Amino acid sequence: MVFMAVAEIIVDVPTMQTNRPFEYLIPDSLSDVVVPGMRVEVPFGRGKRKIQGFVMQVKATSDFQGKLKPISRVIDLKPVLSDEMLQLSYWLADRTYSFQISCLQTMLPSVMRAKYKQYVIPLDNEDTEVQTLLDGKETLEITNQLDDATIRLINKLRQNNKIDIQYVVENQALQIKRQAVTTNLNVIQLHEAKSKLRANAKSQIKLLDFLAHHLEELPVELNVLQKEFGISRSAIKTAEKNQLLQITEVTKLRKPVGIDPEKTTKLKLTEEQRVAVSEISDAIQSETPQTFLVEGVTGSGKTEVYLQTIEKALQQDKTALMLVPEISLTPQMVNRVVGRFGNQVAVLHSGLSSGERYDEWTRIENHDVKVVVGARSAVFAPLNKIGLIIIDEEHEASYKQDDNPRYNARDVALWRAQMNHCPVVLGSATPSLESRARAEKGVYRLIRMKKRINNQNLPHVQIVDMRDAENSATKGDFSPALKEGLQTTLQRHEQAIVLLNRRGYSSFMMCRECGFVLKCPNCDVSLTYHKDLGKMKCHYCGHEEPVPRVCPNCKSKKIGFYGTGTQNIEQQLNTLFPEARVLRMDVDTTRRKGSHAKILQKFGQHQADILLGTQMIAKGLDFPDVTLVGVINADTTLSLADFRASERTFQLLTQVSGRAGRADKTGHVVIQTFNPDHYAIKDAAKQDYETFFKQEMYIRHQANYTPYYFTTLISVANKDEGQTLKQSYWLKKQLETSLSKDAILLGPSPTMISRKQNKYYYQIIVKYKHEPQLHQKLLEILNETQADAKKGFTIAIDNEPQHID
Ligand SMILES: Nc1ncnc2c1ncn2[C@@H]1O[C@H](COP(=O)(O)OP(=O)(O)OP(=O)(O)O)[C@@H](O)[C@H]1O
Ligand SMILES: [Zn+2]
Ligand SMILES: [Zn+2]
Repeated sequence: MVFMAVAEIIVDVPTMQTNRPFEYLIPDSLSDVVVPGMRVEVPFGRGKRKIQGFVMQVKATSDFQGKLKPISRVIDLKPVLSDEMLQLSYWLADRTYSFQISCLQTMLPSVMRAKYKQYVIPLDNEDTEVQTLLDGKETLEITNQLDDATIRLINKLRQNNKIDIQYVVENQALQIKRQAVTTNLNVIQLHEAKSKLRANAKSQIKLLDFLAHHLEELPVELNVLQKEFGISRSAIKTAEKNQLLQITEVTKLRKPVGIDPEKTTKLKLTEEQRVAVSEISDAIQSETPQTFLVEGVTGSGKTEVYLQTIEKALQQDKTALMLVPEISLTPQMVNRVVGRFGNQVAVLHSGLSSGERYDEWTRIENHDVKVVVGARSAVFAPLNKIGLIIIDEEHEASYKQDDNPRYNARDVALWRAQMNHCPVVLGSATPSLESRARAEKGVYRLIRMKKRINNQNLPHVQIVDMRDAENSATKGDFSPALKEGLQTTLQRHEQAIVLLNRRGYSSFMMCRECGFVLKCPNCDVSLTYHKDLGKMKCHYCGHEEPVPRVCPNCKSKKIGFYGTGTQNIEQQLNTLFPEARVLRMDVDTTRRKGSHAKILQKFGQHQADILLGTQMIAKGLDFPDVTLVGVINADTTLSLADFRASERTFQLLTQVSGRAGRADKTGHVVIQTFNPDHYAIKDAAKQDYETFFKQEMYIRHQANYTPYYFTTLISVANKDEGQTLKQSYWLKKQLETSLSKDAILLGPSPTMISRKQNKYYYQIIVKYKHEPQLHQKLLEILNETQADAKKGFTIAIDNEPQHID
């Protein structure tokens, strides 16, 4: 019998026609090398074109009648995606209307899509075959020059754990050689050396202490020692002279060294926490893929519930995945997890360079870590045997990716939980309506935590009506009530958080004579003033121009800034309270890597009295000295052109109010608004989620919105506005023929920003309850419009969109 192994491969040609596996022959020379999850190079189409592909499956025979082409070569010598991930890609592509290849790529760290080299790293230097392979060298670069026999040998040795394969990114800082410090001494010797020093040799003592505490992380880069730990170069030189340490060169860093968080131990649980931990633990133990919705008021101690259930999973010899919104990936949150589980934790956040990210990914893949904490894309972490998945602040829109593939990490988590037979915990003080409604129906198990830790009261909230004359905007943005509150807080040496609720723009220019607004010539959005650049800038395409002195439209000099920016509020604060130390946190002050964390750290150490910021300061922060929260303009989110406007407003106000009075001092909140009677504002003031939920559900029911209806958003983009409209109407007609009478079709309408980067955008919204044809129809439409993509058309389908604008 002729053995003719065949591989099913998803090729890297993102079109509708190629969105299915293609069969290729596995040449004899690669017969036991090619396995699912590996990337290979294959010939594609006519001509000599070679492209990348993912091996999805390997089988013994093929039904294909024609002649199959053989795989040209393997790109990876070990699978980069597990079977679980390969399966996930089918589901994900289907659910998000994306090409499967995009889904597969999304699951890998970006580095693996960039240029990199692969090296053989010997694990067993005694092995004769390893010695032959390396031929006296330290490592062997894997290139496409290697013959098949060598590739097979490499593969065999890898499977027997004699060697490993490492990816090294080209053009990464990682490869730059850096000076680093290490030592031959052990802890005891370091302590002995320290005891021999004179008491005034402070910097030497500090250095030896550092070494003793960080032995496992050595070598540590010289400049990290200097910058992060304040150890001088001369101290290092002296110690080197005395042979207490050695200076070496490192090419690749181990885990990025930070200041070690303090080790924490289990807290004694409150009764509400105990119930939550016990229910979730039972599900972990019994491997039940149950979803829990932990609805706990702000400051009820949800984090401790997460930590103790993670511990439970680890005790069961399983792993745990914890997702948090990117913006909450502050040292505070990370420290809480790392403080409890130490180096068993990998952290994936955008602050890492792509190389560091890859390192963390590798640690997960090698089973060096048991807990992964990360933002949205961490949901694809290559963890094995997951025992628990946690999604903190589950209501956050940022769990949904805005670009292709438009996935919601919450849905992916639920899918993985089914595969891994493990529970999912969704936690929030303000759950999304969708999740809370599912709990109502019994699909999710609802666990409520109604009390704050130590039975601390929820903060007292005062709503200030900005329509009253005494609060008139002519007197500035601070009402007498808020000014008074700030005054008292400062006198008591406590801290305040001031929220400026913005829609994304800071200050734009408007002519008070003719109403002209300065806009981007490409994008149809207002240009924003950037003080540091002294220029007007577009937030979409980056276009910039000088600040106009006269109105380009009517030549009047009465053109000026409109809308309040954080810088403006900061100036007002400085004038009102000259003695107060104000920290400002917005896009401008957090542009540099790590600055976000630094500002919070400073505020946490009470080196400032007032933290002023945009939405990014609203959630997750836990500072015991904060007793006042002020909201300058509660209404901005309320006027969003989005059916979730009330929900977003309620969430924002409840979350930010929840920052006040979390420890032993009582909190106070001042909310300034032009809509003091709106239920979203009134319920937020009482931190009353349940009442808000009932009211909002009623309104959603009346208006046929989520969670009573499913929503799909289809947008059409083209450089020619007329064509965009034509295409949109064609699309609508197509949909109409396949939908039942119960479905609701809205649009086509221009999006809020109808022109971005010289393209026009129109959208159609489908609201429906049960439309078995819709999915297939949308796939067909995608298929048909594919050909038009070349003419500049693009169609995007967003299942359950988080923003409609
Ligand atoms: N059992 C406990 N005993 C003592 N202190 C606790 C306990 N559980 C939690 N805490 C403390 O209570 C504070 C609030 O807890 P945590 O930050 O987890 O609240 P949360 O529910 O996540 O709130 P939010 O939704 O506002 O972020 C923290 O400082 C935490 O250390
Ligand atoms: Zn622009
Ligand atoms: Zn004008």
